[in-house]
Amino acid sequence: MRSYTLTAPAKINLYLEIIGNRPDGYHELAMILQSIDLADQIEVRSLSVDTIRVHCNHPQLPTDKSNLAYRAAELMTTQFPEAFSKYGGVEINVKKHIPVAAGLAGGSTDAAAVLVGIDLLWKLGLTQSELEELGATLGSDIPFCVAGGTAIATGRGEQLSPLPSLDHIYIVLAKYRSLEVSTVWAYKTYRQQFGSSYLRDESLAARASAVHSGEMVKAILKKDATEIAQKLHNDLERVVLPEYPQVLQLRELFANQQGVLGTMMSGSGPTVFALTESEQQAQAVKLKIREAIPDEDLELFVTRMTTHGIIIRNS
Ligand SMILES: C[C@@](CO)(OP(=O)(O)O)[C@H](O)COP(=O)(O)OP(=O)(O)OC[C@H]1O[C@@H](n2ccc(N)nc2=O)[C@H](O)[C@@H]1O
Ligand SMILES: Nc1ncnc2c1ncn2[C@@H]1O[C@H](COP(=O)(O)OP(=O)(O)O)[C@@H](O)[C@H]1O
Repeated sequence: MRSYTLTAPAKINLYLEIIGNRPDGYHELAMILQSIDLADQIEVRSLSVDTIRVHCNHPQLPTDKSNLAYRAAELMTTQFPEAFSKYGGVEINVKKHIPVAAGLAGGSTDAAAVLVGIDLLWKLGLTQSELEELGATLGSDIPFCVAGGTAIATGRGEQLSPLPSLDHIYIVLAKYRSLEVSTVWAYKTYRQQFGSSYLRDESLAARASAVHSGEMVKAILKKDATEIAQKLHNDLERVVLPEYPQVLQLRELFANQQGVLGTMMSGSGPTVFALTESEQQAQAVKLKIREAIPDEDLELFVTRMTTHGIIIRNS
């Protein structure tokens, strides 16, 4: 096969708890991650020359080594040099639909799709856990993007335990185009402001977390949308909301809409999402938000939870 087209879904964080600092500078997390139907499209194609080329329809995104899709391809060339010399280089086309630097793992899911695509192009036959392990070397959220669905993520976010999939809950997403929040800044600021309140004893910390995220797990096992919405949690809101009043405003606006079961910022933001029972309710909420904020800089999407990670569309 000379080319593959893949669908790469975004994620939201239904739960994000920061347990403590890690010696490697990262943070120990307890998260529940959820794939959503909003997705980028990635095409990977064999090249006759030994090079990596990335094309992207998003004018602000680089196509060099700083693009995560490029870095994923480069990782494959260093991990599998024999296949690289046998099959040649790779051309990657990234069609962005997921807002950039939004807390929706857009770059991570593109990278996951490139790993899956090159595995197919080069007939490597890697298992899902091998692909997840490769992904973890590039970014903490990439293993989840490979797996998709609904999962508990611990460690720095790369250790996954799958949960029964959800797909019946609708979502409204809101993000200001011009607003970006740096993930590094969010974690660093959290550490500076709340670091001293971390639980010191690691086993205690793990137990305390299990109690809190456990409530969300119970709600997910029941597939109860109302209960899931009540248990939404994100520690990073504690630093992002006070610094970004527009995000706080969206959060409050969503909370006051009829039909909204619950609302939360996703990841390090600035996207805010709201959960609803039906598509009709989600569309009505989107309309109300648009009426309240006619600013074209505000992007609004209606989407839903989905059960899958990377999908291979054609070859
Ligand atoms: C906040 C979250 C929540 O899902 O998502 P996004 O908002 O990026 O979507 C993730 O933890 C982001 O994951 P990802 O974007 O893959 O992070 P990485 O590339 O591994 O790390 C970027 C930076 O975030 C910080 N970081 C990340 C993960 C972690 N457990 N502790 C950290 O302190 C570190 O400063 C690191 O240098
Ligand atoms: N393929 C890509 N898609 C989106 N962002 C990318 C990509 N490659 C690199 N980036 C960079 O990664 C950073 C984080 O973007 P993104 O992955 O969309 O957000 P987040 O980590 O908040 O979920 C941005 O600064 C962006 O420039």
